[in-house]
Amino acid sequence: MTTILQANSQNFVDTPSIQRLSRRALRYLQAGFSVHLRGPAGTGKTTLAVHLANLLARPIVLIFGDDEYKSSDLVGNQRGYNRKKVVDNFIHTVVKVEDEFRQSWVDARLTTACREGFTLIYDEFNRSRPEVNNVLLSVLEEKLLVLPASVRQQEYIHAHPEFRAIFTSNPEEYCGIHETQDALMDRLITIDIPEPDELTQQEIVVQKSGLSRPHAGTIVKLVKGFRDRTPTPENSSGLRACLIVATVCERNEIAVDPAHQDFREICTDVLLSRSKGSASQGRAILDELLDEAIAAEQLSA
Ligand SMILES: Nc1ncnc2c1ncn2[C@@H]1O[C@H](COP(=O)(O)OP(=O)(O)OP(=O)(O)O)[C@@H](O)[C@H]1O
Repeated sequence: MTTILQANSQNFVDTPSIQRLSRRALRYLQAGFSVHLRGPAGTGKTTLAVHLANLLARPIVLIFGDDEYKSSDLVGNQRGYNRKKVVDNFIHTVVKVEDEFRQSWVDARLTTACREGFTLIYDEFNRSRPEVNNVLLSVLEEKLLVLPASVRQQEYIHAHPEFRAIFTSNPEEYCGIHETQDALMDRLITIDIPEPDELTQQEIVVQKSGLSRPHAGTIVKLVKGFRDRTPTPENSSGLRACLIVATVCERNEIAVDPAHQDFREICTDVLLSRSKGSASQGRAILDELLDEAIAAEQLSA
């Protein structure tokens, strides 16, 4: 059974830079094309994909790319049995039993979305093997989904005119990621999603953690400063680190105060493991940043 989602955009943070990205993507989707949101981890690709799907005002079907997937996980499969048993006892001394087993076809999520005109979000599609995703080529170009030969009822289905697909992916250097096939990329409009700007990160932190805007701003600046001064992995964003620090402080009622020991410890625990440099170097840089933040606060007081 396919779970159909209905998105709720209430908690979506829509700053000018996100609005610009949404407008770009929506333009292509409304013209009938599928879009591909590509970028480092934690830049908000999945959240934006759900928001776009919500703007299309169609039910959403979500697939997460998986190395173990087979085409049948996207399209569907013969499953289970329809069992029909007829017991004919018309002449009481004779019992005639007819037993028939029949497998029945069960649509998987891609087929459901094509048939019903839903919006398919294929999150991290390049975690699935390229040959598994080949079934998408005719769907995106000819709007035809080819079903396996074993399905007698239909060989293919025409994609519903409102069917759209939104893909997300992490860069290819990521572990567990397959190279994207040119044929598929050629059918998609790829939009690179950069690390959200400071204002966007601050607003997301406020929205998701419940912290005040100035406190969210302090955390975002600190994380950005740390990432700028230490060797951090290129293919990641600082947004998740900001959200973790903010949520931990808010839930434990710890003041977002660079002079406060608990706050300094949380920053150390969350940020040091995210740096590619040595722990001692990371610790020294973080202390420097926290002390700079204290000095700036004293100056503005
Ligand atoms: N516009 C937004 N409004 C509210 N929350 C957001 C927004 N963008 C991102 N977030 C939050 O930031 C976090 C990271 O976002 P998301 O999971 O969408 O990133 P991603 O790029 O898909 O990451 P990954 O590549 O690791 O899957 C999530 O907690 C998400 O709720």
